[in-house]
Amino acid sequence: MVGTPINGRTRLSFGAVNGGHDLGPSSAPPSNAGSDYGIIEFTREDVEALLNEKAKRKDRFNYKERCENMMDYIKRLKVCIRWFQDLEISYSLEQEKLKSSLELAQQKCTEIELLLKIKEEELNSIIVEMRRNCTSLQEKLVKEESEKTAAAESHLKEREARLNFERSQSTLQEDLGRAQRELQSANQKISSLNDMYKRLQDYITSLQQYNGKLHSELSTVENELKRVEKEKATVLESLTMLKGQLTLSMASQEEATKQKDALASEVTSLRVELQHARDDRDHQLSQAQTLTSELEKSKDSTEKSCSELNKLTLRTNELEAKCALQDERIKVLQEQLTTAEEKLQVCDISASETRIEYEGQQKLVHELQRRLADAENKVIEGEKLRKELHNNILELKGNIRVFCRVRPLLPDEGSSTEGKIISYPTSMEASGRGIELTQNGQKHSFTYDKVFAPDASQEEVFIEISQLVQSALDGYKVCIFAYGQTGSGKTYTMMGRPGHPEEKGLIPRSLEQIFQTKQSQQPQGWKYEMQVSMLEIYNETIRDLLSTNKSSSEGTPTRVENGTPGKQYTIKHDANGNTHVSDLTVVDVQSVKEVAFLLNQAANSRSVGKTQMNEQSSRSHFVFTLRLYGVNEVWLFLL
Ligand SMILES: Nc1ncnc2c1ncn2[C@@H]1O[C@H](COP(=O)(O)OP(=O)(O)OP(=O)(O)O)[C@@H](O)[C@H]1O
Repeated sequence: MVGTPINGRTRLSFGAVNGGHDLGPSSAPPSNAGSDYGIIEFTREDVEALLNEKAKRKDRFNYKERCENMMDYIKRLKVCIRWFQDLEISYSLEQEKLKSSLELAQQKCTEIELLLKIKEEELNSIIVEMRRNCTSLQEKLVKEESEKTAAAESHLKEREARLNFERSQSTLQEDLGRAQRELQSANQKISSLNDMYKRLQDYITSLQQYNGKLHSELSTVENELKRVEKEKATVLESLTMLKGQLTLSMASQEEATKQKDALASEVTSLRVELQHARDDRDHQLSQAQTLTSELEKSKDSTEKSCSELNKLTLRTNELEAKCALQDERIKVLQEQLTTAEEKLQVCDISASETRIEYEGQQKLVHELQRRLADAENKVIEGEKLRKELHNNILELKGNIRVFCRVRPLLPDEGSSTEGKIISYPTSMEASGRGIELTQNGQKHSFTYDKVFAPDASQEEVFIEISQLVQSALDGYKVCIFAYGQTGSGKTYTMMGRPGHPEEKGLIPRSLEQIFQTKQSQQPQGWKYEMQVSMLEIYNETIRDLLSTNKSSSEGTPTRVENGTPGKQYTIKHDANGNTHVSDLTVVDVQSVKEVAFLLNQAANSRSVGKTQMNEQSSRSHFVFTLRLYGVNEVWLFLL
């Protein structure tokens, strides 16, 4: 067996070599160390010390002591391996736990992330909604405020207009009052003028009466004059005497005329005055009429202004009501805004809490990942150590080990042993390792790494081999071959008895172990690729047993140069110590079934014939090669 690094190539070969020689004794010690050490803790230094421990050689030829030392060493190694296996189990348990807790945490984290995302989306939608509301509210507010300011401005304008109007109304009222007062004074004047007119008319009437009286007096005077003239005539005679009387009468007449003229002029002046008074009255009346019309106009305009004022007051009241409503609406909107902001704050708080929780979970996940990485590193280290220890044990057991298996007598052989007696030593030292053959009274003793008695089962033989299979999985090259004379049981040991699954041989059992390990190590990141090739060496010639160009006939031993006629197979060794047979058919395999099928195919292709010792003798050397390519992607990632 040759060691190779991890993740490299490894090869497990099984061979069956025909030959007629027995093997000599082996130098490897027995491997039956017990667990006398109980539970002991090892440190890396202890393990290294144990591995580097050199055998104390007081007496080089004291094999017993050396053997005891070796046994003790093996015991300690076994304890160490058991400790290591426990450690490995605990590591893998811890790894499983950590993985499950990591998965849980990751699930939780994902759930929290999802929740957070949903919440964030909800919050974002709420925030967007709120913001939209807020903007619409602010827009509304701005609009309302602008409307309010416009309303206030219009209100102010209306108030100013009202004030102006009130002012103009008061001036108009003042004017009206003044006009009314003037009208009153004009009325008073008119009434006084009327009184004066009446008085003047009375005066005129009295003057006319007086004039009439004067006229009547004048007529009486004239009548008197006539009577006087008659008297003149009568009194002509008494003219002289009456002349004085006449002059007097004339003077009184002149005086009366004068009086009449004065009265006439007075009447004229009175008439002029009356005319003036009439004109004045007309003027006053026209003034009063204009004032009345103005008053009516101003009354109309006052009414109009009053109605406008009423309208404006109504409008103002409406606007004030609207303003009050808008104020209330603004208050409600502000309250809504405050509650929305409070909600937003609560949402922010819950979002920050969730974020803190998420960060905590992430920290936990990181911590778990770190611990997992630590554990995985420990597992890698442990795995390396286990491989080292395993290899050490195998080295201690012997890199080359030879087992002896005695097959039972076959039914057709009866009890004939041709004078040979096989016995097994009973001494502790050689127990299970020694065999004694007595022939013709001569005793021959042989020692092997292990001797399997005829009743040893295939399972028992495989237990010894399984450690080598593990080595192949660990990356070491392993070769197992059966050697013995014809009919000694090589094919039986390697392949088993066809149709008897409980008697299956080392090859199918090894393959089962390999595929089981492949399966069990898959969760730890191990990936194995397997390739199978099978050849037969018959009369120093190689035959490819998996070649599809088969030219050998089954059941008869034939001398065929190789699988394909004319094809020459050559054995090559590369720099890495790998051995290849050129042009050999190599088949990728995924399962035991596939290998079983190929084995069956190979078995049918083999050269088989009858020998004296074996009805179904193989007549050739059969080499089954399994190439394992193991890669741990997790380790590659970690390393
Ligand atoms: N341990 C065993 N128990 C029972 N039967 C056995 C055992 N070993 C061998 N046999 C039987 O002995 C016979 C011969 O064995 P086998 O064919 O394996 O020998 P061989 O070494 O392969 O012979 P050859 O070299 O001629 O091919 C077979 O019938 C096989 O079943």
